[in-house]
Amino acid sequence: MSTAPASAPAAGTAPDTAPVFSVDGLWKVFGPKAHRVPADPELAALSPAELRARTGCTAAVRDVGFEVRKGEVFVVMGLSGSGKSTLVRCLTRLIEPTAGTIAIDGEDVRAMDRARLRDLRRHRAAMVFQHFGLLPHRTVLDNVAYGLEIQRVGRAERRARAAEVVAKVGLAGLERRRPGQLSGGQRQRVGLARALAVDPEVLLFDEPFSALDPLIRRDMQEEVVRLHREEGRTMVFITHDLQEALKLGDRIALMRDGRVVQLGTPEEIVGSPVDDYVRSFVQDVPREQVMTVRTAMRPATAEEAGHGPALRPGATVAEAIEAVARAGVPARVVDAGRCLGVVDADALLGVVAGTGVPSAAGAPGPGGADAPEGGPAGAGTERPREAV
Ligand SMILES: Nc1ncnc2c1ncn2[C@@H]1O[C@H](COP(=O)(O)OP(=O)(O)OP(=O)(O)O)[C@@H](O)[C@H]1O
Repeated sequence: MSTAPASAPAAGTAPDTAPVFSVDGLWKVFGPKAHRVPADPELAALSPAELRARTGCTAAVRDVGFEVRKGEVFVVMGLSGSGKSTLVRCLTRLIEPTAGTIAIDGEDVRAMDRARLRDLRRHRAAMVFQHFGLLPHRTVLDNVAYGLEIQRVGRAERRARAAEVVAKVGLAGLERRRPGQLSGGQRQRVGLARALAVDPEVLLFDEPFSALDPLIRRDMQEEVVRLHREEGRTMVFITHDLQEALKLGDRIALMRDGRVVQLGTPEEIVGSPVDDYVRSFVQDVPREQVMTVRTAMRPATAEEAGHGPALRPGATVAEAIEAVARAGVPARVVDAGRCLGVVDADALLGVVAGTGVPSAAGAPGPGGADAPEGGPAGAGTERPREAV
């Protein structure tokens, strides 16, 4: 997400860090003799309906592979029944996978014994559920401290740590309330604080905000963006909401019938859908708010490289349209003082219309060699999620 440094890799390439989770050839089949399904190519190739008719089995996750990189927000998105929850529960074996490999920091999750699994779920990959299961007779502070209590952290230390996290999620002053005295959004924050208190390496969110009304939901999304920006914690986030996925995700795995049909950045999914299913999924997304100027960029002429408004490479097409409309000349895309290329009105319109950019889309131009940055913008490469 937005912790990317100024020299962030181009859209589509994952940051060059070690994976936290590595998943390969993962299957989860529910039903009788589930193991034979991944093992038998003929059964494995059946459609969900055929498989059910032939075997009575449901393949909730089918031959899925991906990596979750350290510090990224990895979103698992798909319609109801596509396999999102099953997939994420398999990561910590809350659901036992049928076949495939899962590693966390290189350690084989499927080989873990009970004690190691407990440690995994408590310390390394904590789950934040939609219904947080807060303890009604405990105060906010004690609910947040609960996870630490299970870990046998001493009372003084856990209360101090809980108070710190309660403040971090914006609940300072409400420590002594009980869950029944809180709004839905505040309860959600207590649940989030409880997961954060144990300081896990990865937070796994299972549709945590889907029951909230839209305004509170947006608040909570911004809370997650803020927490991520401040802490850089790795997050896996399940949602069926495309807007939420685009807003929060560094990368999105789009699931259909147990398979990951496309895995990519929001820009890749919106800009280059792999098939008609993905295309129809994203067709109503305002492209200019997701696509960045990299998509519309062409080489700058020597003259263009020297003047015009400056934009950072992560600026959205919407921002570029405003800059170009104000200035009346193409805008320069500038990174660390270097002009990478320019975007003009035609190219920006092409992105909005979805007709593509006729010339040199995304190609850094030769005219961009070391031209000085003279414009007012250019700071940072954050993609403004708020715009989505
Ligand atoms: N315990 C189970 N036994 C049999 N089938 C199951 C079981 N759990 C899930 N399934 C099936 O597996 C498929 C994937 O379910 P899953 O809950 O992972 O989907 P999801 O994308 O998370 O859906 P939702 O958004 O509705 O939660 C569905 O067809 C579901 O009916």
